[in-house]
Amino acid sequence: MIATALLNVAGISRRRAGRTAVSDVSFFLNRGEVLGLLGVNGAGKSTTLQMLSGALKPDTGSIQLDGRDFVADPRIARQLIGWLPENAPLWPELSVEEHLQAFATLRGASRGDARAAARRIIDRLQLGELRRRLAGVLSQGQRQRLGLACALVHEPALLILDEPANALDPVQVGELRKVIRERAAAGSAVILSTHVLAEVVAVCDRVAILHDGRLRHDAPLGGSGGGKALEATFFGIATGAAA
Ligand SMILES: Nc1ncnc2c1ncn2[C@@H]1O[C@H](COP(=O)(O)OP(=O)(O)OP(=O)(O)O)[C@@H](O)[C@H]1O
Repeated sequence: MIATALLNVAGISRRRAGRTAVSDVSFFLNRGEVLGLLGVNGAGKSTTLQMLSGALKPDTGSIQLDGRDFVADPRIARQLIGWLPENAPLWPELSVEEHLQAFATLRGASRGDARAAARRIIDRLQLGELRRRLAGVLSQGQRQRLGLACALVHEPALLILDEPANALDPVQVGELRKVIRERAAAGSAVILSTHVLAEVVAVCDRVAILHDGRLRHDAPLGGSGGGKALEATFFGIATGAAA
């Protein structure tokens, strides 16, 4: 275990519907680091992210965030974590701006600070034109951008993104990459779950691969040898060739 890491995950496991979804997963994440999380469908990525975001409790194992026991005190998640889940749940009758103010308030900001935080993230993610639009009438990609803004509004120490490029156009994918690198440069740690290997190569420092709920690979991207080598590692694990 690295004492200075922002996130220390030690042996977390979780069963779902009577089957093991995640088994004995351990890793750490430093401030300023972007970790790509890969795995085939059903590998356990979302279950892992749900445990790291505080939405789901591990059956066993521990999670320490900024030196604090996150499983025993899930309020830590509210302050320190920004989470974009798959299909971010939004309130159809609230506007983009109202969403962002509500999320900032939920994270502990005063009314004035929440308004300022909402304005900042609207500017940064170029959501100005959509500011007063209700979430219920947004396009899929616009909903995804709002979900990302909600995860970022309180400038979290740990940003967890589950398939963030879903439904985004190529311009917005480029913007997303910039925002991820900006957060890392500002000292946040980022976990990015994706099916797109090119996304990992473009923005991540490290890559972890889950298979059958187990962590089968965790290495710096440079050490993984870039795109071609990452592809070989991924397919080796996914097809059982690397067992
Ligand atoms: N709500 C749930 N209830 C019961 N089982 C679940 C639930 N969610 C996931 N599972 C099971 O847990 C295992 C891991 O699923 P998980 O969604 O974590 O995988 P994933 O790697 O995110 O997959 P995908 O790439 O398809 O999103 C699978 O066997 C899945 O069927």
